[in-house]
Amino acid sequence: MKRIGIIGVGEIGRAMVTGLCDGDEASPEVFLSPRGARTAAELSERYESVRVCAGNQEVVDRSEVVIIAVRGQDRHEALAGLKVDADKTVVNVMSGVANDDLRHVLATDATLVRAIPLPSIRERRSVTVTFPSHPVVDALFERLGGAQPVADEAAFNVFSTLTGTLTTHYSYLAALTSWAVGRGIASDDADRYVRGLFQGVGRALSDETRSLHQLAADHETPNGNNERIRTTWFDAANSEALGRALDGLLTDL
Ligand SMILES: NC(=O)C1=CN([C@@H]2O[C@H](COP(=O)(O)OP(=O)(O)OC[C@H]3O[C@@H](n4cnc5c(N)ncnc54)[C@H](OP(=O)(O)O)[C@@H]3O)[C@@H](O)[C@H]2O)C=CC1
Repeated sequence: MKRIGIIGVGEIGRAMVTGLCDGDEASPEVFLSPRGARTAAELSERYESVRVCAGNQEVVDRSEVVIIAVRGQDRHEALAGLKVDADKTVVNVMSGVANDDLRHVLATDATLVRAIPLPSIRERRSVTVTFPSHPVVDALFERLGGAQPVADEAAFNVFSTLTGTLTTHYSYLAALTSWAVGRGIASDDADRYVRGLFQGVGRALSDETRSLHQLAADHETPNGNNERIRTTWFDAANSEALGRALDGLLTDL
């Protein structure tokens, strides 16, 4: 495992460090930027192989693979003026920031790889989309739950758009709970029941022998309650509205 640097130690930086360093296997050496000081200090106390650097240049200098995990709008302040030698590999996890843009900011010939890590990499449970495919970066994400390299940046943006649907899913579950509460059910009971229902869905999803359409069909009785809600609520108009929202996000990425 290479020496790994992380510039931007927030939510996703913390998830990466946890995923890399928790567990019994040997951890890589990890070098953190000083900003996000509390999180960086906490991680360096928890893991022997993690150190906080004096500045972002030191992170680059000590690492073979450098992960850029600041918010997109902070990239100029965090990165402009850094010297990144051509033999480094830079992993760009900033949503909506293309590799051409990052190359311009960093003014480097180093290899740049985009990636979409999700918070569940902390438990090594989510697949990370990467572009372009790179053996070292793909191996890094394999360790964190899996790597899914894609052929071009257009495909990368399609996957990036899909990740934008996560909080809608949680809000949908919250809306179901609120509906039940509005019909006189105690909030705790509604919450517990909805969570249980959809944890079952999560478990069913791990059965990859059945397509998503097949899973839907298998859970539906002809003319039954599920079919009724699917066809009266998730109708053609609703489905088209979802497609338009996804297209709109894809266009703006
Ligand atoms: N959260 C997610 O699920 C995902 C996030 N991403 C991408 O990852 C990136 C980070 O997201 P997230 O972790 O949620 O954001 P956070 O706001 O949690 O973390 C960003 C971190 O960057 C630090 N930072 C700001 N300026 C600098 C600087 N000049 N030098 C070094 N560090 C700096 C901040 O420090 P301070 O607290 O001191 O301001 C903060 O700790 C974003 O670009 C986002 O698009 C990608 C996939 C998923």
